[in-house]
Amino acid sequence: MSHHIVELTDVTYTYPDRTEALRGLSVRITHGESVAIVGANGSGKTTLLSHLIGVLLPTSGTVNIGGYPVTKQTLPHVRRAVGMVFQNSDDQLFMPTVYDDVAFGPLNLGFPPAEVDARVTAALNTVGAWPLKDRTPYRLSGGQKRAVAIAAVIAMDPSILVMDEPTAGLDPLARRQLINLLKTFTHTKIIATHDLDLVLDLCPRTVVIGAGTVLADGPTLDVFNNQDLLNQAHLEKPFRMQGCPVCCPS
Ligand SMILES: Nc1ncnc2c1ncn2[C@@H]1O[C@H](COP(=O)(O)OP(=O)(O)OP(=O)(O)O)[C@@H](O)[C@H]1O
Repeated sequence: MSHHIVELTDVTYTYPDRTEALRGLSVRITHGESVAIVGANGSGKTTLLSHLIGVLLPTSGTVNIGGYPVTKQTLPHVRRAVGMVFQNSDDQLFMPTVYDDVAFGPLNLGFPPAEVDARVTAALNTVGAWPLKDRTPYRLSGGQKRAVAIAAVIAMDPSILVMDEPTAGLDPLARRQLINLLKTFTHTKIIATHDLDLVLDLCPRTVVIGAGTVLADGPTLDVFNNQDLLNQAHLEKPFRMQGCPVCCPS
């Protein structure tokens, strides 16, 4: 059996309108890795993430999570193993209170009330959102919503955390707090983002995708030092690697 917790092999996905979003894409991820998925708008990042939670099934090729192929039959297993934090937290939070939102997943998994309560308390404390437990999610700030969405996911104790643009719309302080929080998580992390400074902080490995295929897959620093590759993928070197225009002009 493969030791990879996530294995996409030659995955092709064509939307019903015939847009070919993924074209023969293969990626293997080992337990505990933090991997960034980067690429231009429309390169296929969200389509790829949707395959990891079984929202989309490949047109051809295979997706394996924890050794199981993702199919309609294995979806309950896949949804326990993979926690997805969506780009827009409003897509994820829909209950009257923060507490109820975080309890929703564990209740659905069938845990007894005491276990649900313990999970909600632990998850909200982990993200620093316990004081918000009685608030209405849709009235929270963007940073607070993102923290609650993450709590809702970790309350289900997934082994894999998948995130789509986790820092989008956050102010610098909220962004820094989120990065510091994610650094403490030992889950396997797969993060699709345009925030390459976040990638430098969190992901030793980066997969670059373009037009639905893997353009590069390797150590993050190697990827970010390859200017031709960055140009090809419409990416800009992270701010911290650009050098100071005053003392290091090109
Ligand atoms: N529901 C859909 N129906 C048809 N085509 C779609 C659909 N969703 C996405 N696409 C197309 O699939 C391709 C990949 O889109 P995807 O959203 O996966 O890219 P992305 O890398 O996540 O982009 P972004 O960085 O802008 O979020 C694009 O050509 C897009 O227009």
